[in-house]
Amino acid sequence: MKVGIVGAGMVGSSAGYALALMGIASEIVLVDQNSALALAQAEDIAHAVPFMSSTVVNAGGYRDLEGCGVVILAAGVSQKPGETRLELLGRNALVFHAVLREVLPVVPDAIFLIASNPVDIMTQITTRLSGIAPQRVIGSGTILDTARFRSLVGRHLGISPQSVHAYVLGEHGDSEVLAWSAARAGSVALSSFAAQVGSPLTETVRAGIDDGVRNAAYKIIKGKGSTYYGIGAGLARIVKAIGGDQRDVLTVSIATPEVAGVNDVALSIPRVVGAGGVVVDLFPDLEEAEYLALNRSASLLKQQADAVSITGLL
Ligand SMILES: NC(=O)C1=CN([C@@H]2O[C@H](COP(=O)(O)OP(=O)(O)OC[C@H]3O[C@@H](n4cnc5c(N)ncnc54)[C@H](O)[C@@H]3O)[C@@H](O)[C@H]2O)C=CC1
Ligand SMILES: CC(=O)C(=O)O
Repeated sequence: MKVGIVGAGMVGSSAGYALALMGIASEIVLVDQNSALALAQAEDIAHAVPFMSSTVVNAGGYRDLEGCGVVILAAGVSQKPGETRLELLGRNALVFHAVLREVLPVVPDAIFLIASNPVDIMTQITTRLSGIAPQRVIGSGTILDTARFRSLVGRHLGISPQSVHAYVLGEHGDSEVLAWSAARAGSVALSSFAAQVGSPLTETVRAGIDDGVRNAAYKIIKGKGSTYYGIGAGLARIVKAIGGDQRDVLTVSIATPEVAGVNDVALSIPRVVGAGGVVVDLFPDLEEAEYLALNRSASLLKQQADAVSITGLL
């Protein structure tokens, strides 16, 4: 499958690198308003290909996106130390208005995969501006937070993150919800598994993991300016599910008719992802406190998305 990436900065190039190493895309096209950057990133990634795969990697203009099955949107500004994702909204909404005007006429039938923050609201905006079916406008949502959650739980229990089945729901951001009650290790309830291996999940341990997941981006941005390897791999994972029609259960964000009592909101719940984009939505059983937290997260996102007044693309 040919994959386009608009925004060849740290996130876009990391996604391109992951896609090329994993051999998921037959061809990658990187597009950026800084065409010299797109060209340099494409050349650098292409030089990794002979070691791992046969992906063809090029830089190009918007017209070169023709034929893409998936287009990743990673253009825009990223957080400065201490800045929240929501504070990027005004600037990135304008970037998306400009980008979608160019991209949509070239690839009206592609699946759009949104990375730019605040990713849930950018997903809602893209759905509104494009008129494309919500199932085909997918935000990376909490795929990265879920990976962070699984990584920290796995580390605590002394097992691989792939053996931890746990999800982060809601906003990819400060109001996200770690669904502890639905979490499993193997097929065993998390608290039971933890007791059996002698590593109980005390309140203190849970609070430490919650902090590690919720504040990971702030800590990494303080240390090195931005985050990109994790989301690069996450984006490649979503493209793999689409390209291979894998029907993987992933926490991704799409505009959804109703979640936790809130109507028409884009946020993450587990969803089945395949060739058509999101194929099925899954609503996990939650404890009351988790349900209420998801309701608060959904309400916040809805309020922010409804306040965006960009129109006039179509
Ligand atoms: N969804 C997630 O889990 C994550 C999302 N992000 C978000 O991804 C976005 C990109 O982050 P980085 O790659 O670190 O930023 P970056 O600054 O390295 O790259 C952004 C690129 O967008 C390009 N760009 C800006 N306006 C454009 C336009 N109108 N047309 C074409 N290209 C344009 C810039 O030239 C730049 O190369 C940010 O919004 C960031 O917050 C970052 C990490 C994780
Ligand atoms: C920056 C960002 O959204 C993240 O690393 O989670």
